[in-house]
Amino acid sequence: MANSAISVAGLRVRRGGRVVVDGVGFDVPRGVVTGLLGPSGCGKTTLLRAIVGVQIVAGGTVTVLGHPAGAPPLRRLIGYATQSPAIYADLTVTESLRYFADVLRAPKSDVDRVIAEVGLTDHADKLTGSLSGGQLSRANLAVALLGKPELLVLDEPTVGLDPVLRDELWGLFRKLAASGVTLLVSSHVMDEAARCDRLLLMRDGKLLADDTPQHLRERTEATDLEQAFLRLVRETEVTPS
Ligand SMILES: Nc1ncnc2c1ncn2[C@@H]1O[C@H](COP(=O)(O)OP(=O)(O)OP(=O)(O)O)[C@@H](O)[C@H]1O
Repeated sequence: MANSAISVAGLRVRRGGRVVVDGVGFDVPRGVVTGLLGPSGCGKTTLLRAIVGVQIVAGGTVTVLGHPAGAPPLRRLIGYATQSPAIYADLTVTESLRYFADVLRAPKSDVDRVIAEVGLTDHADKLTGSLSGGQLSRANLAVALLGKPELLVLDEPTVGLDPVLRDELWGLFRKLAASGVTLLVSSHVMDEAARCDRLLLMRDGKLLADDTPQHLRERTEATDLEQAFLRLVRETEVTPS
């Protein structure tokens, strides 16, 4: 699709001597929230790594905002939050973000903006090492928001957060999408799937579905997305490709 934020075709990745992403292809439209859902170990992080250009791939193509994944112009267009926060425990939230803003050449004024966006203004002067798990994941997300990237790739950003914070973060994702940002968000919690505009469902390195939540429910005649996922799994088991 010419206007896609991300185009993946025939992607294969080997890790630890085995194929962990196996012939995956899809397009991610711009300005919407796409959820990447699937059980632990199915290949979500590996696929996200291929999209941000830090994963050696065995085959296929990954095009991001019109460039091959990993191309230098993409560095300032993509915000990537990894699953394990990569911020320094002995700096405060503000100091950490100032540091990353410098590295990313984002404007200094971004620091206060992103801290407010993730709801950490009251904790801005705390050492990141003394933050709770949920506060730390929000600080990690704040790094990805520096420089106003066009594409946000977020690896399980809500893991370990209580329902209220999860809800607030999804509110932020929706706000960002409404302002034109494209979000690709991974999760292994099916109840988050319903919050996405589109879903990519993965299992064992393969893509089971690329659809809207509503259409997925309709075509599997399922009452919820967890059931839809299970029905898709059974379909693939009955008709092996
Ligand atoms: N550094 C590595 N070396 C070898 N194999 C790896 C490595 N990292 C991941 N794998 C394997 O690749 C497969 C896909 O892992 P990946 O982390 O992409 O899954 P995931 O869906 O993101 O899982 P989770 O939801 O638990 O984060 C798994 O079988 C995993 O064991």
